[in-house]
Amino acid sequence: STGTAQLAANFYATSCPNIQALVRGAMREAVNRQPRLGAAMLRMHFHDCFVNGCDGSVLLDDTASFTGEKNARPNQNSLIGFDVIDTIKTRVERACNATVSCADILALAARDGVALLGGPSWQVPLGRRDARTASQSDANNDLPSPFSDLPALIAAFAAKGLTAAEMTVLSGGHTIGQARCAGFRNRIYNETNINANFATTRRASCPATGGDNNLAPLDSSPNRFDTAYFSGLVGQRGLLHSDQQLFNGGSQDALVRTYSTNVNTFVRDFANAMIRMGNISPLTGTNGEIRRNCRVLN
Ligand code: HEM
Ligand SMILES: [Ca+2]
Repeated sequence: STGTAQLAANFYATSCPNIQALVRGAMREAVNRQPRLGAAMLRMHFHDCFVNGCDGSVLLDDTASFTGEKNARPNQNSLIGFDVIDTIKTRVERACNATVSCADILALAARDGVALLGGPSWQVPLGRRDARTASQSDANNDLPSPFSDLPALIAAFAAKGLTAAEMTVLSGGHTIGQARCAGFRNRIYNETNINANFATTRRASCPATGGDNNLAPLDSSPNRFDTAYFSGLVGQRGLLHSDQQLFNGGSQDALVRTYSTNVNTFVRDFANAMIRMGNISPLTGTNGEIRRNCRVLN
């Protein structure tokens, strides 16, 4: 069961006063080495929160006797950067052992990844604890599919207590990072609500057969947290089917247009929605545990 305690930005103020600087320093190194790692931490936090709450479940490795979420359909051969969390956790354990949860580290790393790529920053409410369980089937069921239409996307977020508008602004996370050919092949070969030049360009690195793991940027500036994702949607240059669903004559069109030309509105709404997403069913109080190694249960 989940506790009733609230998350609080100052949760580690006395128990681990350097936590913010430790995460930020390690994230700066990671993003300098490979900018995509900022995007990777954002996505990993989303995939953590949507599967039974923000509880570090996505970080657990599969073993002979334990099936976690890493090999669920949306995650396998797709999530990257688990080593970044390992590096941060090692440093944090050295500074304040058995104190800071993996779920909180991931929430901070996601925030810092966004900020380091030019996006907003925000105060991350803290005090999540780590799950003693994980569920591959819940990951398969609860994470939205890139082949979904707008009603299914809205429903997937509603199931987590998030509005359609929050779904749309959080999809703006696709202003950073990359996607694999297999996730957008059908769109670039068979869909009609797509800019013709964009489709041609994307087909060059995503053949009709083969090349499933070839990568393409989710917007025109994948290392920059900007409004290009939304202006791309307005120009029918959404990469995923699910992306273009946000601007296809439906209920989210007006909001997409607003974000496409108003970076301040986008980053403000994005930060607020990240706090809401980060608050999905946290374990608090004495529930769960503070995992010593984010990959394994204590
Ligand atoms: C609305 C429903 C969503 C769907 C269907 C979706 C789907 C996807 C897919 C298919 C990919 C590419 C994965 C691959 O090819 O390996 C991806 C990447 C990504 N997603 Fe989403 N996503 C959604 C929402 C979100 C949200 C809410 C966030 C964060 C707030 C997010 C952040 C990211 C990021 C940053 C990447 C790039 C990761 C990287 O480069 O490693 N996505 N998403
Ligand atoms: Ca961008």
